[in-house]
Parts: sequence; C-alpha cells; structure tokens
Amino acid sequence: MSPTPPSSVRRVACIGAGVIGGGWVAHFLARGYDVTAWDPAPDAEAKLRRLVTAAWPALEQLGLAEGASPDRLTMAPTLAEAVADAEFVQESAPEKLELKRDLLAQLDAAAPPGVVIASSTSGYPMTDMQTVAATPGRLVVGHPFNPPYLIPLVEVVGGERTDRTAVEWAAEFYEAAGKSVITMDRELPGFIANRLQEALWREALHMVANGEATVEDIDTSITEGPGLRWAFMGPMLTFALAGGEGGMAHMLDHFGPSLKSPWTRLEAPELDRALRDAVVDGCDRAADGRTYAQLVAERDQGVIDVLRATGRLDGPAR
Ligand SMILES: NC(=O)C1=CN([C@@H]2O[C@H](COP(=O)(O)OP(=O)(O)OC[C@H]3O[C@@H](n4cnc5c(N)ncnc54)[C@H](O)[C@@H]3O)[C@@H](O)[C@H]2O)C=CC1
Ligand SMILES: C[N+](C)(C)CC(=O)CC(=O)[O-]
Repeated sequence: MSPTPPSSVRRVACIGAGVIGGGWVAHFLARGYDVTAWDPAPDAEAKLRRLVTAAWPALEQLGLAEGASPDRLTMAPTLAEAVADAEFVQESAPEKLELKRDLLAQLDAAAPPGVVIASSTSGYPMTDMQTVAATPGRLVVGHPFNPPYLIPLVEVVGGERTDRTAVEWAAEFYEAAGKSVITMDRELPGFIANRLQEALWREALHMVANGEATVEDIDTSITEGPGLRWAFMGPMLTFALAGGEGGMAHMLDHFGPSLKSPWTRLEAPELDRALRDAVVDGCDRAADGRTYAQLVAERDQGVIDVLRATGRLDGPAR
C-alpha cells in the first residue's frame, strides 16, 4: 500500500494543529520524526509552537528518541506543500463531517500515491468521510486520546472502501511510533473507548441535569473510585475480581439481574447465555493464567502505585 515500510517512516504531515493535531506534532517530534504541519488559522504556528514547548518537559521525562527536537517542526504555507513529501498524514481538523469529507479528498489529491492518510475523528465512520476522495482505499481512522503525546491508545479502523492493507500499515506505523493500537475489523459508532466513555458521560449528564449529583461528586466518584483501578486493569477484569474466587461467572450470576434495575438510564442488553459466556471467557483470557490471588495482589499494588504517583499517599490530591 504505502511506498515506505511503517518502521522506516521519517517524515510525517499533521493537518490541523489544535489540541489534538498539536498533540500529535509533539508526539511525532519526540519520537524523532520530521514533522510538517498545516493549519489555516492565522495564529496557528504560534499556538502550535507554544503547545510543543509546554509538552516538551513531559516528553523529556518519558525519554526522547535520538535526534528528537522541536526544531524538526516545519510549518507549511499550504496544504499541498505540507503533504508533498510526507510518508504518513494525520488529519486533525474540526469534527464537522462535510469539512472532513472535503479535506480528506484534498489530502488524497495532494499526498504522494499510496501514502496512508489517517483521521483523528472521535466518532465519524470512515465510510461516511471517504465518499468524495478519488482513492479512498488509503483513508483510515486513527483515533487518539488527549493528549496524544502521553496517552498511548490509538484506535485504527477503515471504512467500507478502505484497503485492508492501509489499516494494517497504519496499525504497524503507530506501533513503530510508540503507540498502543487497537485495530478494529468493523466500524462502530464512537469506536470502542469513546463508546464506553460516552455511556459514562451520558449518565453523568443525566445526574447533573436532575440534580442527583454535582460535577464534583461525579469527578470524585471516578478519581477516588473506579478510576484508580482502571489505570492498570480494565473494567472487565476488575469486575471479575468482584466475583471473588468465583470470578466473572459468579459476578454475572450474582449481579447480572440488577442490570435491569433503574440505576442506569440506558437500555441494558439481554444477558443471555452466549453473552455471559463470552464475557467469562474474555476475562479468563485476560487473566492469562494468573490466579485470583495474583490478580488481587497486582490490583492492590497498582492502586498503591497510582496513589503514590499522583501524590495522594501523604495527603490530599494536588
Ligand atoms: N479534543 C479531544 O479531546 C479529541 C479530539 N479528537 C478529534 O481530533 C480532531 C480535532 O479536534 P481538536 O484538536 O480537539 O480541535 P481544535 O479545535 O482544537 O483544533 C482544530 C484545528 O483545525 C484547524 N482547522 C480548521 N479548519 C481546518 C481545515 N479545513 N483544515 C485543516 N485544519 C483546519 C483549526 O484552525 C484548529 O487549529 C477532531 O476530529 C476531534 O474529534 C480526537 C480525540 C480527542
Ligand atoms: C471528547 N472526545 C470525545 C473528543 C474525547 C475523545 O475522542 C478521546 C479522549 O481523548 O478521551
């Protein structure tokens, strides 16, 4: 698909240099790439350079690639010049469907043949964005998390007209660039992580709107509660431990029926045998042979480490 092997890429173009585009620029610079950015806003370059300067101390702590430098950022005067010799293109323009459709078509027309173009969209399916591009096969979603220079996850998925090789190339490229990749084989609204985040977010908004909880209560409920576990153990394995020695099987048999009670405003899925077994099996795979006691010890040590890392072992959070 792309003429350059994923691990040999040296030149990246970032189109749109706001919160996420700027974060991508900082990430790629820290990983030692030459980055060319383009953004139509008149103050875009100044804002971008401020973002990179602010991010750099954190990136130094994480460890810079050899030769990495903010000086390897070039601001291009036009979109066409930004992508002219790019080996990968990351689009991070505003979340407006028509804008993305047109922009991706322009990028497709200007980028060298075969170069993969990824969109940072946080929700649009690529199928809906690739409709007017001449060669839609190279267009993929590469959904990051804010800030892309610190949060490892990228969700990669193609649209109906994306070549499978472009999806595979993008996943390999992001891995080579130091990201943690989930490759999806189908388009889901909100991908995976945003679908989960949006469910939480929707409930939070219901609670605030109805005066059931304050914004502070909601944030505290996560930072002092499940969020401490989620930093290192996902919600599935965490709840498998809620079933004690009986694991996820006991957890589902015990608490499954309460999915139907009114503590959620969302429609609950039918917890049929197939779903139950799929969740139990997934948890068994995630445990990867670790015993209940080992997982408990891992979780507990992780919570202590997170508390120490966030300065809460010796007093209130900063
Ligand atoms: N903010 C977030 O937490 C996350 C956002 N995203 C996605 O990243 C993309 C960008 O979002 P943000 O960075 O938050 O927005 P932003 O508003 O901070 O930045 C958007 C940038 O795009 C520029 N722009 C406007 N028109 C453009 C065009 N035609 N071509 C290129 N650039 C253009 C703007 O000048 C601005 O600098 C969206 O698709 C969004 O869904 C993805 C993950 C997280
Ligand atoms: C708010 N958001 C939907 C744009 C967030 C994301 O897409 C991912 C993130 O950074 O949490």
